[in-house]
Amino acid sequence: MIEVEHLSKIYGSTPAITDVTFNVEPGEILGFLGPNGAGKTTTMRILAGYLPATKGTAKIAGFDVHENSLAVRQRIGYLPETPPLYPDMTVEGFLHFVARIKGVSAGDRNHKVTAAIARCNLEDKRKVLIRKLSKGYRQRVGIAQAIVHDPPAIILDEPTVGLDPRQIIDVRNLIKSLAGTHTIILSTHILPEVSMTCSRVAIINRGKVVATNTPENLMTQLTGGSGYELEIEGEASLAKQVLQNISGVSLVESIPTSGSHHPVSANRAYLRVISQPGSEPGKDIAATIVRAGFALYEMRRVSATLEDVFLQLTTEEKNLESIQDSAPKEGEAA
Ligand SMILES: Nc1ncnc2c1ncn2[C@@H]1O[C@H](COP(=O)(O)OP(=O)(O)OP(=O)(O)O)[C@@H](O)[C@H]1O
Repeated sequence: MIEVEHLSKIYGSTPAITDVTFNVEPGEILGFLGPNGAGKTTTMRILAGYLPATKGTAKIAGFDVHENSLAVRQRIGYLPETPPLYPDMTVEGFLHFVARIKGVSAGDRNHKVTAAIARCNLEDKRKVLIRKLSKGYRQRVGIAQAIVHDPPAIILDEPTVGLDPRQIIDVRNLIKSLAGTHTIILSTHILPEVSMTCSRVAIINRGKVVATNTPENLMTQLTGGSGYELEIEGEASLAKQVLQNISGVSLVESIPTSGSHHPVSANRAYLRVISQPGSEPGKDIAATIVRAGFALYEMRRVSATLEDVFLQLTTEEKNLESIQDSAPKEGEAA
């Protein structure tokens, strides 16, 4: 449904994205995950036909975004980071207006606007001026304007930024309810958003896609699915240096103690160690930490999280070819 091949964009002399390639299958929600400045908005704007690429192609439902921009705009709904709302219109008036400029026929408009309002739970706000709405409701109106012409593909750029926790849950549920009947790309820098909402994830870092897979496969293939949590006595930064040098260890991070189940004890450090795929460095971790003079109070195996994967991919230079496009097929073991 969405095919992106070797897409690059250079602003002046600054490359924003380089050789970005990925596909989104019909009915799927793809999370486009990356830190600030990674190139998410640039990619989304190219896909929505708002920005020309420097190189490469992108197609929506078989139409090239550059060569057939009109056909593409009819087939996508786009929610930019800041939704383009008219504050002095009512919710209903605005959606009628958008439906008209998206080419929905006069006879179909009432029905499509009513359907978008129902889908986004906006019935109570139908006649309310947009400027009187809360941020969460405005975001729903932003999503309603993206889906009012019932496009097969939807592009959402950071749809939950600035919302409170209740509104975030509502908007995520709304997005999930659109999957199946729509193909969705959701750009975000928020990890839990991806694991809660998306069936597949493309991770972008410094303008390049560094991994594409299901969240589960990314965790398994990059980390072997395992890690260790350690409670030690001593300086965390020194322990991290020692652990990082052990063969088979790919990531060492401190576990924040405030708000977690770890009690804060004087001179205690809590660390998380993630192993490379297929390696079992547990014995070496215990021996090395004790040999280096730290007291080891606890060591236990834990599963790797998507956050571990993200940190590995966005903080280290690695050869990641082995995990690209290597999702096990349906029915295969991960
Ligand atoms: N109009 C522009 N002119 C020059 N450079 C730009 C322009 N827009 C973006 N950039 C640069 O391109 C790179 C990618 O930016 P982009 O906004 O696509 O990233 P992003 O992943 O969406 O980040 P954020 O989450 O912070 O919005 C950044 O280095 C940014 O500074």
